[in-house]
Amino acid sequence: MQYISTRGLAPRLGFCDAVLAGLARDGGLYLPQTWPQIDHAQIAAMANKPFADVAFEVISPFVDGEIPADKLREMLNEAYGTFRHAAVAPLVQTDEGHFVLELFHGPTLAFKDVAMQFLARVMDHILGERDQRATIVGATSGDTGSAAIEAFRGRENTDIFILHPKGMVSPVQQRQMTTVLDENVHNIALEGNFDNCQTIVKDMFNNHHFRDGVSLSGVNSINWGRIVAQVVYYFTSAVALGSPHREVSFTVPTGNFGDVFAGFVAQKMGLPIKQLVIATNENDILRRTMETGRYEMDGVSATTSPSMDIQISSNFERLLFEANDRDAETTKTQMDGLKQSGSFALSEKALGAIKTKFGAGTSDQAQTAAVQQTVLENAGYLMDPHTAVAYKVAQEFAASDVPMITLSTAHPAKFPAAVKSATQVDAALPAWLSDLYEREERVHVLENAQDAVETFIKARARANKEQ
Ligand SMILES: Cc1ncc(COP(=O)(O)O)c(C=O)c1O
Ligand SMILES: N[C@@H](CCOP(=O)(O)O)C(=O)O
Repeated sequence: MQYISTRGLAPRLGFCDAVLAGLARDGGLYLPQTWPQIDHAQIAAMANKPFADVAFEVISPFVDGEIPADKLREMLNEAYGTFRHAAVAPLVQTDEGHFVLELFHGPTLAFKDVAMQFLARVMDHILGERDQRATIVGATSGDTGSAAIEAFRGRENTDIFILHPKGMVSPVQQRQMTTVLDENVHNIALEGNFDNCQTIVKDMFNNHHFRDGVSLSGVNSINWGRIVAQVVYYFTSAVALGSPHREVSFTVPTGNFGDVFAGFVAQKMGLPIKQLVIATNENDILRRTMETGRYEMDGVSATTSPSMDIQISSNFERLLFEANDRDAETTKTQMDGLKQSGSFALSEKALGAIKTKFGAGTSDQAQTAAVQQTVLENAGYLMDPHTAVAYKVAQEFAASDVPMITLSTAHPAKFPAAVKSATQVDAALPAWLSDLYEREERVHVLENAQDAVETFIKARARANKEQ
């Protein structure tokens, strides 16, 4: 299996090299050259299998033998052994035809653990085999950072630098990152918003001198290894509701588009998905794009679902490439337009192709709080605000003959203030995090400037060849 860049100017790579690369050298994102297929008999046979076994079946064709099968199985068993629920990602019914897929039973209480616990083991394995070190960078609006730090802490082959927007993550998210004091973990609070963090991360990848000097690698969903691991729960949940014998729909709280893109991949692989619904908060660039055919940046506002306060939605580039019939030149021109002027237009054909598979809707903060309250009253179910954004939009797309699965991306205790204000309930942290507020913090505040971040990293990265 070869991986190609959405911008067409980077070398084709195998799975391990694509995972270590993170972002392609032409600034594009890697995608498999062809979509592996899983037929209906294989999907039916997934019923009642442990999550790690389904993960092995879904991920193996993408790895394509580059990691020995027994090693891959071992990594998956270990990764999902860190989850506190036997099913890893259980489904809960909240209404007739409406189900919530709980993705927050991992060590940091958000869906990012599903991919990050796998990716850290894969990277460690590849680097160990090659006797190499890497410098990992990541941008976070709160959850990617905590999951990545937890998964990579103490690993000998990697140093990890996570940029979060200063003061714009929840206190729980912040402390889950800044109280990890392992030597290979470096927290940067950037004087800017999440998009600024992400732009600096991408620009560091595009500075090839710096990139090669510190052996840069990334763990945001620009990394194909993240997406592939997120495909798995689309299969497990659909199968639990009768797939492949009946279709299901999914509604996904969306920011960087990695999670919902993983659903698109599952569909491409043969999972019968009726519709994928993109749910946004007030930062609704994706819904507007679906309505107008123009991707148009419009400033970020802070909401009660801060992990989705994003305008530059990285993985939309992967969908665009697909909708452009994999025309890399057109995709690159559109992405260059976004960088230069903050917008680009989709062709009518591309927009039409996207609309056949995706729906989109928005929930504002008042609607989100109201849905948290009514679902608690009617179903006795407490949701975090990101899940509630999606739940509200899912209700608009409900169809009587197709089950709707709303992805629950975070535990309510990660966002206690928003949960309390909507429902009057104090969402308590689980026992293993109950002393979070007593732990010592370590964080470095840096200005919103690429050279300041590069200087900081060069001084600390053990893979720095200039030292
Ligand atoms: C809790 C939560 N929900 C939803 C999202 C949005 O997911 P994605 O960026 O994959 O679209 C994020 C951030 O990524 C998140 O942390
Ligand atoms: N909401 C995310 C933003 C980064 O997303 P990623 O999926 O590209 O890593 C976060 O929690 O940090």
